[in-house]
Amino acid sequence: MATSVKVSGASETVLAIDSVTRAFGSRTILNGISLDVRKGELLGLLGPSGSGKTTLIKLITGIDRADRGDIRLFGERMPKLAMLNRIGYMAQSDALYNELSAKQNLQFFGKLYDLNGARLESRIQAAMSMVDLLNHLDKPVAAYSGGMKRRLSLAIALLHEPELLILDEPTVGIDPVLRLAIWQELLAMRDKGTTIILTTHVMDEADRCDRIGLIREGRLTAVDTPEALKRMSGKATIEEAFIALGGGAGQ
Ligand SMILES: Nc1ncnc2c1ncn2[C@@H]1O[C@H](COP(=O)(O)OP(=O)(O)OP(=O)(O)O)[C@@H](O)[C@H]1O
Repeated sequence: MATSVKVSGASETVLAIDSVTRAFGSRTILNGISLDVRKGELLGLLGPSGSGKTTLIKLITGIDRADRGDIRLFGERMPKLAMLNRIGYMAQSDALYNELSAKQNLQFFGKLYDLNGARLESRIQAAMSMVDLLNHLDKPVAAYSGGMKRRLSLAIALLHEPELLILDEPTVGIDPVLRLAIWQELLAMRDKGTTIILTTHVMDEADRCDRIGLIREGRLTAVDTPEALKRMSGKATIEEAFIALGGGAGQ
């Protein structure tokens, strides 16, 4: 099975990952990952727990550095601090100030991205509307539920209208109705040209991605459209295709 899939076509390449390897101690966590992502593409990373999805995302954002191989974001070799303004990153665990209100959190992160005044205010309204938290702007984050914190983290990632959104399990703990609404917003952003990379364990979410990258034990075992993955595996659903293509239980 192919360990890398290169995308051809006229669209601009936003992210180019070439033969990336990352080890922690004697354990190789990512092994020879190559992948290109185009502008306006929604790519889902799917893999068992511990397969290396978050590790790969940290390399893409520049939080961590590959041992071997090359990652280029907007043509620049990562890690590079100046790229941060162009990325919106939502980590798996929420990085929020609990003692501050949601609005104060948004103002703090907005200022890091050089948002101020009326522009900051209108972006706060738009991002909090998207995650249905407008009525909870002044509440301290300590009084938020787990799902509300996820939604606030998503609003923060969207705040500065980044060209590339990187979301690590964005809909965990979010109820199905709001999850659907958030997906509609993500697809609308994608349609306007935002590139989105997300990890998920939810199969119907994977099915909505333009392409899915299947990760198994640190290797990219397949990258293709949901339809092609189903066809390739001879299975009717992404869940079955995922298992057939080597995505069974991890650690
Ligand atoms: N800083 C680190 N030091 C040592 N081991 C690490 C470190 N970060 C990750 N690992 C290990 O790398 C492996 C892959 O972890 P990673 O978080 O990338 O998996 P994942 O696919 O995102 O899993 P999940 O779906 O459960 O979030 C795990 O075995 C993890 O324990």
